[in-house]
Amino acid sequence: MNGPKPEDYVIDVHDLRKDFGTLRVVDGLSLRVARGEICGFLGANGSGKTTTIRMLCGLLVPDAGRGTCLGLDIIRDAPRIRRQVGYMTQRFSLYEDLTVRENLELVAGIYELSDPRGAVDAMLDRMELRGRASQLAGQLSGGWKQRLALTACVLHRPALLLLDEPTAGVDARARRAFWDLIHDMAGGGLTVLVSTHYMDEAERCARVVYLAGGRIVVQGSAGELLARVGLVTFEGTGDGVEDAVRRLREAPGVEAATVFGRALHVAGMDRARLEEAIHAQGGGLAWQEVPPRLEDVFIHLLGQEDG
Ligand SMILES: Nc1ncnc2c1ncn2[C@@H]1O[C@H](COP(=O)(O)OP(=O)(O)OP(=O)(O)O)[C@@H](O)[C@H]1O
Repeated sequence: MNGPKPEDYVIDVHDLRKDFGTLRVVDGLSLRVARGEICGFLGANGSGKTTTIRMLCGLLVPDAGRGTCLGLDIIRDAPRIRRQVGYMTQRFSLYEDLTVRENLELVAGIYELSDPRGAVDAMLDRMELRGRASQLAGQLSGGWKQRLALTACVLHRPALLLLDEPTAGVDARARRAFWDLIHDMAGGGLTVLVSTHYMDEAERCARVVYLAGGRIVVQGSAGELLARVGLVTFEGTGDGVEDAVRRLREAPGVEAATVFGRALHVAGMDRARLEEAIHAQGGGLAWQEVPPRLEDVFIHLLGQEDG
């Protein structure tokens, strides 16, 4: 099978750079996202995710670099891009004192949709919001607010969705429902770039791009990242997990020691030193090697930035 052709890339940008004063926030970032792909954008706080997303949707002008979004030039055609993408910011930006329907009709008006009422009706059904159409937005729970915000940004049927931590602070069930919707829409050809700090969400992306210091340091599917980083992980179970985690955190060769429920995960790059550390700390835990979790990999990558 042939790979995507250049015209199949909904996002195709090269060497993007952005400085704020003396701070280089995005530093030579190149990214291609194919039509219908769900691409996860990960990285520590301040690694440049929001800034990149804002350059992609025509809200910020890069200091250097070039590229296209939806086939439009990110610098020259920024106003057209702004009208054609769906962009959901970290903050709820709708009117709390308007109803769900009023908010959506307002957005439909801004996009000058030819049949605003029809578009809102169709989307209320599609997003299962009809039952809440007359409720004030400010009275919705966090999960429903996110759903309303997502509805508002897909009302004009964009071909590209840029979502900046869309589910921050939302419970697991609402997040799952939100992601089911995203997958549904991607199945219909919508392309999605979504920043997140949640590992379960990263696992639902076809590809994960990990940023540090405004650069992409690693990218691939969750499985590829696990293989590429080459982390070794052991799991200890039994009594004394809390004591063991304290001892192991300080031990040489241990990059991360994390308790997951009643099990202790210890991860590192050097198998021999890791085994030595586990052996040296004694205790009554039963140890076995386990496949690393994506979370282990990201903790490892975050640790590298600190070091
Ligand atoms: N308008 C601005 N003026 C000055 N500095 C800014 C501006 N916008 C962002 N920054 C700085 O740029 C850096 C990158 O910010 P950005 O919001 O892109 O990161 P992020 O990866 O989205 O972080 P988070 O995960 O916390 O949302 C931060 O240090 C931030 O303080």
